[in-house]
Amino acid sequence: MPPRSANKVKVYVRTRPTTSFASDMLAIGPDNRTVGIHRAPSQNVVDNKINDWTFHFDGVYNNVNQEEIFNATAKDVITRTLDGYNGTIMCYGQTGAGKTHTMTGFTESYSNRGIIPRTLQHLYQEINSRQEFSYSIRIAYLEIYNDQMCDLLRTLDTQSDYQQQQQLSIGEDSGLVYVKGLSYRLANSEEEALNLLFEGETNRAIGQHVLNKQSSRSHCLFTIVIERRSLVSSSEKYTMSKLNLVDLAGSERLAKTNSEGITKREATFINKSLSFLEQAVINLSDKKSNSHNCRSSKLTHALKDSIGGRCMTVMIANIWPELQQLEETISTLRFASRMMCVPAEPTINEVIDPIKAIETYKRENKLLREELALHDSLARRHSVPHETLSEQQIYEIENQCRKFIEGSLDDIEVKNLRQIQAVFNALRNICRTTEKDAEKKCRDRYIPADKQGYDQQDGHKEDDYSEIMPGSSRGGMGGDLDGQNFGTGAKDQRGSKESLLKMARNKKQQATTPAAAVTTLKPPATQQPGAKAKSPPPPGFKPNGAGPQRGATTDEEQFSQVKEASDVVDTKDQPPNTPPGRAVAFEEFKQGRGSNLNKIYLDNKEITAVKKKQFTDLARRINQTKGEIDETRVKAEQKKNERLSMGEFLNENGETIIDEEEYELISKLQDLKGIYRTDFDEWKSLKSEISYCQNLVNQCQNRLLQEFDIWYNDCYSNENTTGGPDDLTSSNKNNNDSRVYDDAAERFERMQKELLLSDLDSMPFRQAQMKTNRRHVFDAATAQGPWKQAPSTTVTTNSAHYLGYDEQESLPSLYTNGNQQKPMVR
Ligand SMILES: Nc1ncnc2c1ncn2[C@@H]1O[C@H](COP(=O)(O)OP(=O)(O)OP(=O)(O)O)[C@@H](O)[C@H]1O
Repeated sequence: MPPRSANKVKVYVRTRPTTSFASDMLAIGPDNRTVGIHRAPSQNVVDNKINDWTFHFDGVYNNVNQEEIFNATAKDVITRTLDGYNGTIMCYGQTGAGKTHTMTGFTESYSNRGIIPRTLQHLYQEINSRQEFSYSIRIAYLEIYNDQMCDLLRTLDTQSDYQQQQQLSIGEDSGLVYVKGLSYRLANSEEEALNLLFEGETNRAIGQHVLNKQSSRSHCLFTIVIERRSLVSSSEKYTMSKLNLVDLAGSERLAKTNSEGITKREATFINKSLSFLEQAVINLSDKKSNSHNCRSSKLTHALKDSIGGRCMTVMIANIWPELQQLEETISTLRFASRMMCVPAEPTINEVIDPIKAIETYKRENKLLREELALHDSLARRHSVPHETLSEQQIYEIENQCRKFIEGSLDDIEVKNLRQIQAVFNALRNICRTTEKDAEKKCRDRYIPADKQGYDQQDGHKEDDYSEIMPGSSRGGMGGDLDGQNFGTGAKDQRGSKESLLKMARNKKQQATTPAAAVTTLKPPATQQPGAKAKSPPPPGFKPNGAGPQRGATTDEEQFSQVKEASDVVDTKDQPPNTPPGRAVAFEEFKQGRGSNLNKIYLDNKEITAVKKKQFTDLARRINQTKGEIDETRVKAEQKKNERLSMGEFLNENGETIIDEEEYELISKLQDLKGIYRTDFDEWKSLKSEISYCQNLVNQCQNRLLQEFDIWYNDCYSNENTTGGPDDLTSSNKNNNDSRVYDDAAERFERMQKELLLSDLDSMPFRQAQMKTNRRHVFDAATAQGPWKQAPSTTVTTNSAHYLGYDEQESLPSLYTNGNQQKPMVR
């Protein structure tokens, strides 16, 4: 027999005692590990089938009693499950081969009891002998019939009870398989455990009766869950193992049994689940195979973690060694030898008890703190805090770092590791912000400006809003932010922004020597004729022939870049560092940083305009209706007077009789009044909507201007020496303003995080909430204006909050230009 690897599933064969042992066809080797089969070839036809087999197993047991088979196959597995290993013992074979006999035995006869009762006995005996551990045993008994699961430890009185059982489902948690809804009953003694076994057997019998099911038509899994905790160590670790004792349904062939109806259906399910099991076993034994899909049937899914792998697995192949059963025997032995190839490397299942773990960590933490305090006092460092830094402390550290960088502070005081970390974080943040700001300033400074912008700049160096918003003053309305009046060509300027930035950087570097500066601004001497036509130099461009030549290698592209850069800096002979005029800068702002705000502003403005148009049309219609009412009323009055002049006509009821024409006039008058009232109501609601919309437009406008101020001063605050628009003081103020905005947002995030850390359970919810909020805000700002719907909708309110608008503010009057038609109202 070939050497047998220890790390494989153990497979044993047990024969059912029989008086007609087919000894001429089936032979058991003298080592009790081999089964040889010889099948007589067919007499009448050419038979190419294999007729001789030799199967090797871990043991072959012929005519052995229950105790021997238990000791040989199961005892060791059971002992080891008490150490924390998972174990499975399963019986496989054709109907009548002795699976149930092996697994359960006779419940009436003690000496003929099977593996399960013996297991329970051995288990509790072992537990009683292990004084250093406490064990808790839970038992479940599951039956799988026609691929439906049934809990055999539930009280089953009726068929409907039985059918309700089918609600069980299989779940997996960290690779461990469990049956949801299955009852795992506590058993504190062998007796209690046996009671559960018998209860399950009884329920199985009832189930069979209720569904008219025959014995052996179902798979049964008797599961013992063992929890072991040490009584001598206070470790937070404990073991949790699972022992599965499986009695599989008979593996007979459909054709042979001539099954019909329910029996056929049962046999189909059995064969299906067993062939899935076989497939699973093949996959498990094939090292190259990655497909271990065990969900094809309830049986394979329930046994997913119980065959090989980390689980000690024993299979007992029950055979019926009679001539008539030869085919089934061959089939059983084939399956059994496949099972021999399934690798099994059992490992202990250790679990960490979270409550105990927390207690341990708390104790450890306390000890460490005490030790730290001792070190502090030895090093004469008293009252050193070791707690997490508060928001205020972090803020102060940031301030200190800023002052340190500016030079107004010589030392940053740090007492512990957390503070050192905070200092580094603060320095990193400052560094990043400064880098961003510098890059931005540089980029903005060298944006090419059109001539008009610079012309305007010459005359307007003050904080002049009429320059960027003609016809408008701060907080006023009617100005045009759409870029119609100035900033033409801003888009083109942005197109070449990157190359300009590069050029500007180069220029700044080269500007350290005057000659280098001149070289950069000079067009190439070998300029191609076509180049000029392609990119004509701007009106303000002045070639400087006095400087050194750039050389013949300068190509057309370089010239174009130099030209554009010179456009920026040389227009109107301004020095290179002159900031652009506010009008040009405002255009840039609207395209860049303020684009979202500008978009919202434009959207709101557009909606307001639409509503105003509706309002005007409605007012016109109302006035028309009013005119018609007056006209009809006059006619009706005339008619009435005519009628009265002829004397009153009354009917038998004393009612006045009027002619048809007068009647129509009165009806028309009533209709017109109805239309008038409806339109007037609509007009009133439209009026308040417009008022609300206009308020938002104004606020957007103000906000845009404010943001632009901050941005402009931020970018050009250091340019006061070269004619910057504002002095340093106001710039700093605005810088601080923007920092206040940033800090508020950061503070809010920090507060949220602190809140989350104080309640870990709520973390996913709150984080999702924050993310959702952020997404809404982002969507509102980028995808569309804040309220493209009616202002009374939720969207409006949220978006208004996002922009920081105060909805309680008094609304400005809509009719300032006098163009609105006011309806005549009586
Ligand atoms: N080793 C054995 N010693 C004595 N009797 C046995 C032995 N094996 C099987 N039998 C008897 O054979 C009969 C069939 O056995 P059992 O019911 O255990 O077969 P099974 O494989 O479980 O069949 P099924 O798949 O139908 O449940 C029973 O009466 C049982 O007592």
